[in-house]
Amino acid sequence: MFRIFDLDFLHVSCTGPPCLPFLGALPFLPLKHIHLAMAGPWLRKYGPVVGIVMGSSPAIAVCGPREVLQVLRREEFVGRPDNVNIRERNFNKRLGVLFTDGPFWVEQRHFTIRHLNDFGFGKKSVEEVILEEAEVLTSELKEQKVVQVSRLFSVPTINVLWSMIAGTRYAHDDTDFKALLHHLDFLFHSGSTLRILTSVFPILKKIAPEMSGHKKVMKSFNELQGFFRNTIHEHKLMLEENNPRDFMDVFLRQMEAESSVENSTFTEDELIILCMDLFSAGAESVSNTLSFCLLYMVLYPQVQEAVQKELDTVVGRSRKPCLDDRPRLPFVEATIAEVCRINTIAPLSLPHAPLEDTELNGYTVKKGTPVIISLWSVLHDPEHWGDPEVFKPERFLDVNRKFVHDEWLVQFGVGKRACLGEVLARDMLFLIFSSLLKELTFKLPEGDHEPSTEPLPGITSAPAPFRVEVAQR
Ligand code: HEM
Repeated sequence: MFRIFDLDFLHVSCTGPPCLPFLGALPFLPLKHIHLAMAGPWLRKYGPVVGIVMGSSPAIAVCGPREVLQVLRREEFVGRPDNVNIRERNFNKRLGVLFTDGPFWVEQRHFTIRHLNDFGFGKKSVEEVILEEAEVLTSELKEQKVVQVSRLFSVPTINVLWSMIAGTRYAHDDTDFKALLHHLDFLFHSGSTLRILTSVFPILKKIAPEMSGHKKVMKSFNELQGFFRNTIHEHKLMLEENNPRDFMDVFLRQMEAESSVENSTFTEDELIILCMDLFSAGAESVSNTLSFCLLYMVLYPQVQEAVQKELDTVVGRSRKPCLDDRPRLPFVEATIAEVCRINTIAPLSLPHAPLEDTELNGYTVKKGTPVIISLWSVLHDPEHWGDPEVFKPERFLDVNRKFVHDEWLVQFGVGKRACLGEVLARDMLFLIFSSLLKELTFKLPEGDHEPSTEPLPGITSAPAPFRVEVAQR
């Protein structure tokens, strides 16, 4: 065990994986699924709070479930780390909501939550927008016999977000839309791994901008920013005083109202980065969770049947499901909750950072030190769940078969930094999943291997590509 007590310049003082000059602990980190190492060998070997050195930068990994809940609830850990890589994405400033903190973040987060949860955009409610996307997808699936599930939910998810943010939906073959999908996809998959590499070794950006992928990553950021900037300019031309059509309109009106306020947080650059944040945090997470839902339906046909039976009894065949049905669909809720738990979409929260020097488990943690938090350890704690590796929606039902919320179901995080889109995400998961299952049954195509539940490595978990056979009910 390597102790880094004495390396005061690293601002950490706890135990963790060995640390080499220049490389830090990198050679000793697992190549994929670091959350599994955190909740297993690291927890056993180093304890619930672990020090890691990435290159020459220190970080803290919180691996023990109780410590995770404690850190997420503690006010002083509500900050985010600040570094050149993040600033490069954000016009070399601290902008948006994902990577900001302090009064700037409080103001922007409150504004965004208030207006994203505002069900009065334009003429349609959010519920209607989601149901429309679910209907388009259901009709498309009815036309097909066998479908490839990876990316199946990207279009409906992005369309819901885009409808709320910019008031429009896209046809699947729209060129702008395809470009948007391409850049989001790249940044989320290969782009995110490349960003970790260049954040640990920033020199690579200068000496090998092509090889390190830095140039390609920056190109995708620029394209996305350009796309959002163009849409904002179109909105400015159509802006009406008393008729906000979408989130962009509401933001632009606030920008106008604060045009003479010194240091107002409402600027065009902020709106662009906010859009990037909402897409980065919202699109993949919902779309991957829905893919996992289908995966578990084909692996557990008896669960699929029970979901459909409940939908038939409560919703019937003649109308669409709606949000008001939710309390009467406990098994549907329990199934979605169990998919979220077992295939934790964000095994690690976004990195937190203490706003001031503080202590954790007896260790000193300096202001600004990145704190990596394992949500996975809470969602898979054997003591709490008993059999965390078993897919069992019933664990969320009480003796009267009512849905019971479990405080350890923390897939959206906990505390002040918890997911900003939680309400919207829950609505999308519920409405899209129940709309599909009401109309269609999914099974493995004959001859296909049973797909694995092991997620592909990445910032968010995604299932490996698999196919389903679709049958109309
Ligand atoms: C199944 C879907 C989703 C899951 C599991 C999820 C999960 C999470 C988690 C774990 C965090 C980090 C919490 C932390 O740092 O402690 C987070 C943050 C965030 N999420 Fe989500 N999320 C989902 C959907 C969405 C959607 C649809 C949106 C956008 C509308 C969204 C927007 C955000 C934003 C902006 C943050 C950063 C909040 C902040 O730093 O203040 N998320 N989410």
